[in-house]
Amino acid sequence: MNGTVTCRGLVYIYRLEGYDVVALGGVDLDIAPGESVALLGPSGSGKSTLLSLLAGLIRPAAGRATVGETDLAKASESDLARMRATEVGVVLQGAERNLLPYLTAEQNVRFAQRAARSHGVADLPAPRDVLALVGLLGVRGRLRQRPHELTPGERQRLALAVALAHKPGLLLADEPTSQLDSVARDEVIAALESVRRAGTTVVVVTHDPEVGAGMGRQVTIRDGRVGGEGRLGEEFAVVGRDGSVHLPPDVLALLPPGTRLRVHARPDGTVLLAPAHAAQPGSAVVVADEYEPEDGAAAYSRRGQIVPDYSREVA
Ligand SMILES: Nc1ncnc2c1ncn2[C@@H]1O[C@H](COP(=O)(O)OP(=O)(O)OP(=O)(O)O)[C@@H](O)[C@H]1O
Repeated sequence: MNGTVTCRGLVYIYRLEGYDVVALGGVDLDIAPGESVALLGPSGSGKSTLLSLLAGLIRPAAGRATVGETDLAKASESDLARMRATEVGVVLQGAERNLLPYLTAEQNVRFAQRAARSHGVADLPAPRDVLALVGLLGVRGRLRQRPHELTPGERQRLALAVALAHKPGLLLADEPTSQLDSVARDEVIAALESVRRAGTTVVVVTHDPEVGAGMGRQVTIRDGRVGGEGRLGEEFAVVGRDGSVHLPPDVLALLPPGTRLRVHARPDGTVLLAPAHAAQPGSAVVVADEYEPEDGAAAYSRRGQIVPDYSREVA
């Protein structure tokens, strides 16, 4: 088990006839072993592409990405096959795509262990233990049933069990709760939390804010880059390697694309973004960090808030 993920300036381009689509335009991301991370963001922002890269299913066009010890740009095809068989578990979107329909639940997990065995992994978990981890053991004889006999939520948890059959350090799941009702979704969230507690790093692509909230970190992908990050209920913008920052939508409404900004680093560690056209007392400014003036004047207050600019008065 390792489960570390490192991305530096990661780029991916879909080459189509006549034109290219830059799906990832420089992703910088570090994920530590045992973390659970939700990849959120608008449709088409690059979440699934990032997941496919981490799974070694496609290759970076530029930049670096490592999963555990494997350098995804440099690894051979057989290195990537070994990584998937031993270190990474992948759940594709749509539970059925991960399952063999003619095998029972237990047989599906057992079958999934073959690849790891052929790569020399000896200490594989008992299929029943894997099914217990995702909450499928002891549910009305589910072990002997085939995928179509399970409920949609159970089928999705079986897909998780299949991905976990070789006890990978990293679990990658694409939309594991799509088309589930809220009860089944909560069971999947609970299963993912059990997996994380058992020591596996969990990375989930999701549109569902409830799933996002169930993960320790929420990383928002926008336009093929990391646009922001949530931790412990607080939202942060993330500075890119080129110095760019995705402004949150409420700030962007005040500072539309093309706005000229004066950027001032302040001695107290805060940063002031003042629009060139409106840097007068009483105009809008963005305060990037907490600042309470010593004289107690209500000026730059809580993190990320847009407040009136009293800077001249304070000065
Ligand atoms: N096979 C493909 N061929 C060409 N372009 C693709 C392909 N897959 C994705 N893209 C494009 O790459 C960009 C990123 O797509 P991706 O599927 O990674 O986004 P996403 O955030 O996962 O979207 P969604 O939430 O809708 O699944 C989009 O512009 C998409 O149209």
